Amino acid sequence: MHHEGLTIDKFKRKAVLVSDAQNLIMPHMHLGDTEWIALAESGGRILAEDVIAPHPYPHFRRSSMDGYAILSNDTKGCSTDKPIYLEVVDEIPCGSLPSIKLVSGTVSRIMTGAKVPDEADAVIMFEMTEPNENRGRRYIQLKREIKPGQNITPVGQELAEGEIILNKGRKLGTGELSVLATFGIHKVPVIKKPRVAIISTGSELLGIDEPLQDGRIRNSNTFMLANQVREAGGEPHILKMISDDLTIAKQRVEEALTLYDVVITTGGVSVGDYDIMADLVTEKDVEKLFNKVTLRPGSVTTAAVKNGKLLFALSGNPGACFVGFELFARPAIGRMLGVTNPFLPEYRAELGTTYSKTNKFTRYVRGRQEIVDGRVLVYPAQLDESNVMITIKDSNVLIVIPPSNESIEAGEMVKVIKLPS
Ligand SMILES: Nc1nc2c(c(=O)[nH]1)N[C@H]1C(S)=C(S)[C@@H](COP(=O)(O)OP(=O)(O)OC[C@H]3O[C@@H](n4cnc5c(N)ncnc54)[C@H](O)[C@@H]3O)O[C@H]1N2
Ligand code: MOO
Ligand SMILES: [Mg+2]
Repeated sequence: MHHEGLTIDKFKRKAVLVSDAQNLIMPHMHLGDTEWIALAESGGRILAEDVIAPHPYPHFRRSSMDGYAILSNDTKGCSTDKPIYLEVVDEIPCGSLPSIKLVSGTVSRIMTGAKVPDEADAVIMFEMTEPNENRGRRYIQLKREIKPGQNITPVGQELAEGEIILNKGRKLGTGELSVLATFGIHKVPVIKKPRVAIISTGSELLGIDEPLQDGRIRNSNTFMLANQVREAGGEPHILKMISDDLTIAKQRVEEALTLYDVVITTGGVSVGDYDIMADLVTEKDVEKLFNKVTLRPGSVTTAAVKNGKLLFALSGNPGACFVGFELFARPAIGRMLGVTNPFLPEYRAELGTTYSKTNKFTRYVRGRQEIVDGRVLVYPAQLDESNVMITIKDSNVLIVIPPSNESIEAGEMVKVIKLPS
């Protein structure tokens, strides 16, 4: 149904800059609660607390070679012409402790990773020694001087006790999991994943398991968004699609806002007769943050707050929906997770081919970054219209083209936003 009285605001929109729109959203995003999960499950999650080293690492002096623990002083003046003989008095496999106190002239056979006897100040590799036996006693022959400290990993070489291992807000990846395991942090405090409801709107939408019908298309945005939510660290909840009916949409969106932390809708935000989301955010119990951004694709991207919860009403056009999520919903989810920097990385790269489309708004053009002869080149997608879906899969960057009425030549430097891979 077309709601005549509510559509007026749709046409009188005040466009805000992307950065201003982001700044309007961020104060409404609150840090989620902490939960403790098993280390093995924590990959990709965001640390909720600083983690302090409960002990130095390593916590004992250990050998970095298979060989002999020695008193380096014994090797003074030793050379090819003046070899020395040292008696092997102990064997220290990895995981065992030294059992005999070394005195001058004695050594312990020791394996990589085993605890070095306190008296020893160096380890010499097997390969530098010659075994020798005399009257049932074992000796090694050595032909060079050994410096103190050789092949011994000192206590706390990697970290001292009490040092911060990882700061809160850190995303847990390969290296982080390894260090947490080393320190016995088997339960990890992480921020709960924000629960994000996804609702696609549009009477033209078919379910992905439905046969094609003339004039109708399958709902792809829901599945694109669900994966974007997952990549951003959120928990996607796919809700039933809504046809273009304001009353139903209002009821479903309101319900979703009570049940989930964030609601993302797609479609119906422009000025069309059935663009219900545009009307919904003008209702008096909803605080509209913005409904136009100086951005393409996605100029009609809209955000609103109801009872402290964020509603992202993204465009239905797949390209605009994709960009709208990355620019606005991703950092918002990141802020709820306490991610140190929730924005995608930005840098400059060389434009690979001339870009000649002009616009009064900044364009976020999907494109492909390639390293060619050590140079970082970015190529805009051939098809980058807002309604094009097919090139999203081939893009790993957004190329930022500022408002201009001139083309940007190949070879010029442009701002690039790295898309998650
Ligand atoms: N008179 C004007 N018309 C339009 C304007 C304008 O300024 N004046 N802006 C255009 C721009 S730019 C965009 S972007 C779109 C935005 O449209 P909406 O956000 O209202 O989205 P819909 O109208 O619902 O759908 C647009 C397009 O996307 C398809 N769609 C919708 N949902 C999905 C989905 N879940 N999966 C796949 N595809 C979807 C839909 O079928 C339409 O083709 O408005 C322009 N018009
Ligand atoms: O809002 Mo549209 O995506 O600018 O093309
Ligand atoms: Mg529309």
